[in-house]
Amino acid sequence: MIEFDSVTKRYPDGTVAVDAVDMRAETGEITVLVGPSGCGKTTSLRMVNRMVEPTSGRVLIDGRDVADTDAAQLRRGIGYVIQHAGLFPHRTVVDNIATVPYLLGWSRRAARRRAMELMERVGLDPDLARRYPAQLSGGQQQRVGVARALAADPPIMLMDEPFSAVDPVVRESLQDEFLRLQAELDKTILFVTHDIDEAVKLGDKVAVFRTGGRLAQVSTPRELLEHPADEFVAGFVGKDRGYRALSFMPAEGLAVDPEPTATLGCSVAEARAAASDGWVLIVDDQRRPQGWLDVRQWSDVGSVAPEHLNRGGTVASFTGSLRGVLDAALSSPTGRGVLVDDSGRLVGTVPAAKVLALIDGAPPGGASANGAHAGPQLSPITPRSPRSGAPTPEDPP
Ligand SMILES: Nc1ncnc2c1ncn2[C@@H]1O[C@H](COP(=O)(O)OP(=O)(O)OP(=O)(O)O)[C@@H](O)[C@H]1O
Repeated sequence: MIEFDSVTKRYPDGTVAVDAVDMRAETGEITVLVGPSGCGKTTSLRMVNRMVEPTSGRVLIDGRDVADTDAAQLRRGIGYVIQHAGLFPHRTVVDNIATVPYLLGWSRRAARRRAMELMERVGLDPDLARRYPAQLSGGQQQRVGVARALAADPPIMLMDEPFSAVDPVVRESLQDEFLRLQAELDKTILFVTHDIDEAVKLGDKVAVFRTGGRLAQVSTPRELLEHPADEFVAGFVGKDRGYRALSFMPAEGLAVDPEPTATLGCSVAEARAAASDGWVLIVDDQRRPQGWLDVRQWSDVGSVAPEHLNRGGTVASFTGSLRGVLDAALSSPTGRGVLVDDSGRLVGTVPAAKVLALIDGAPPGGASANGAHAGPQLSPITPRSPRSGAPTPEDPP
């Protein structure tokens, strides 16, 4: 565990970068420091590995003041990843990754073997090992940065805007891989970002800093979105936080409506008989949704073929979040979001209105204060735990 005990940093010019911060980062968790530019996130991070010394207060790792540990020794137990990866330009990828093992006196062979293992772990093609950083894409460079920080298997990782310099698509895949990696490695991670979406996606806990280096709130992402401590936090997490909070509510708690279906290849007459409001959901012989059929538009074709289907709209996973369900419902031509189980088979549908009612109304687990929306029973989603197959209306438990 990393603990900040009333930590203040005043730079020589008088700037108070961090002001009396008390905070804990639990072992094996990702704690994200987020806040507007200049609020003291980087300074806080650097006080953990003694690149910056506090003016007052203490930073403790597992109960021990970092000031009592030799700085070089301390840093060997702490991986450090920064924006633009901070790679050595004149060293190859494999030698960059092996930096700390070399410093620790590992043999060249053992260090390189470790580096090659890590390349695989972070999703880098081994053929890139002999390249120089300038010969890699931004996303590849960031992966090398992460691999380098992991090389000596440090229990702690400090990550300062590690994914900020890449485009949003690459960024998203780096975040996903990072979460997968952390599920295996269980490091204690302090992660700095200015992006609240990244913070709520990655953090087990999120620490929101305000200008002047003061801590505004530390809590789980869900708590932060649903119960911001004050106006500053509310403003920072954004007005659409109700919508964002859906990402942390499981779809599994939602009452799903059975949806009439017809099977691909059946006659249009059969499909029409099944349709409720001019539309019928077409499934394959495994009951996997294929698209919606507008029976009025295709009344004179013989049998239902893929080219007759409206394939617009996403399909939501029943083991995913309510945000996925809302996306599916809002993008469906019928306004009903299609839910599938882990094998892609139909569970049922949910109208957008049912999900939208949860945003302003019902808090998780019950009705709203004014009783206007009787929400379904919801419990916190556990985003990174393995999920079992879900029961379906057609296939009750
Ligand atoms: N070496 C320094 N000397 C004087 N002031 C500094 C120094 N380093 C940082 N600061 C100031 O301390 C404050 C906090 O800076 P810090 O880099 O910790 O913030 P940050 O939240 O990480 O910002 P950003 O997101 O812009 O990187 C800022 O006002 C900054 O200008």
